Amino acid sequence: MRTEALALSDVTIDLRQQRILESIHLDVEPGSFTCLLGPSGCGKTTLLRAIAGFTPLSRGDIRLGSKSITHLPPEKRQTAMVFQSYALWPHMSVGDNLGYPLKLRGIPRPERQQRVAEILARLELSGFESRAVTQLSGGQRQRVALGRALIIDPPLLLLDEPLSNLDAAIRRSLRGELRRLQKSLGITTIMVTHDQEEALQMADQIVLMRAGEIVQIASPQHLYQHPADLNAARFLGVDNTVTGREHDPHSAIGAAIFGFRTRDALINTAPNKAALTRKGRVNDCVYTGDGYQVSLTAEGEELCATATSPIALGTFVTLQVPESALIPFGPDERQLPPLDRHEDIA
Ligand SMILES: Nc1ncnc2c1ncn2[C@@H]1O[C@H](COP(=O)(O)OP(=O)(O)OP(=O)(O)O)[C@@H](O)[C@H]1O
Repeated sequence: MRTEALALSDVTIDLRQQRILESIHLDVEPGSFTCLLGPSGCGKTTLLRAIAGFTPLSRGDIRLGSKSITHLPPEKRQTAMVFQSYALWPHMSVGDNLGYPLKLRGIPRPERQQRVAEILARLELSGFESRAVTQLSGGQRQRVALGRALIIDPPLLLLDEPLSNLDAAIRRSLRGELRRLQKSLGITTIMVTHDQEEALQMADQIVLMRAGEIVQIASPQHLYQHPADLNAARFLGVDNTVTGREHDPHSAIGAAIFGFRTRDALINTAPNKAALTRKGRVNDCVYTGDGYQVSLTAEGEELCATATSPIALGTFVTLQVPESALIPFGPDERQLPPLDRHEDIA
């Protein structure tokens, strides 16, 4: 399998006189898995289509390995794309669907058969060759679609929400399968998703997008712990914000706002001087399976926390969030650098 780096510089796209993507710069390491993540309409699919060659650039350059592919038509880029809707040919068998791209390239039947058998084995679909695609489950169809993309040995695999049509259990198992396959082939892969959990589980690097621009490029761990701004944090499940007060942790560096996740905010735990602490009255308490989610009003702010046992409405409680789970933001709603980097900005 060939594998190539991808580099986008100043990629800008206007469609119908509207700016859809603004000056996108992105480097993708050979053999890595990159997720384009962001809310609906932020331009993820447009960016993927631009890389595949279906949407022309208004400005900028796309390089695959050492070559610019900006002006190449899709079929000359040799990238392979898999869509949300499997786009298989319903009148063909699994084997014929897989072999079709090879047939188009004039590869003789014996070699085609061998490569189809190899890819079926990789996808754990051996024995399905003559099955009609209409007799496959959604997950199996998507594996065939993936196989059909990979059979031409492309240097770059582009995936447009490939798992979003599948039900939750299949989606979870296919995530792992797809990632293992990608790693074993070492193919440079870019996947569009609006599902943060999917991106966090699968990606080497996540490109967080908003309104046609890149907000942040980071590893899953970094993005989760250090989202660039409050809006990015909210997209990554930071569902609480409080105004910073004088004696809060991080206050020395001037945090105007703290963000934290409900699961990190605990009710009535042993006092911890290093934690952010708020006191308030319980408005609601619901069972979540893992415990109880408690809503409270604390010093005029609505907050959500976790408790191990039910708490009666109206009870006065103490909420604590350990310092390690706090995300500090400045007055401009941009994240303040992590504590271990304060000396860098002093
Ligand atoms: N052919 C087109 N002509 C004009 N505008 C378009 C065209 N295609 C997409 N857009 C607009 O570009 C913006 C980005 O669309 P795009 O499909 O890339 O977003 P997305 O992040 O992939 O969204 P989703 O997750 O909903 O698929 C949207 O505002 C969309 O309406």
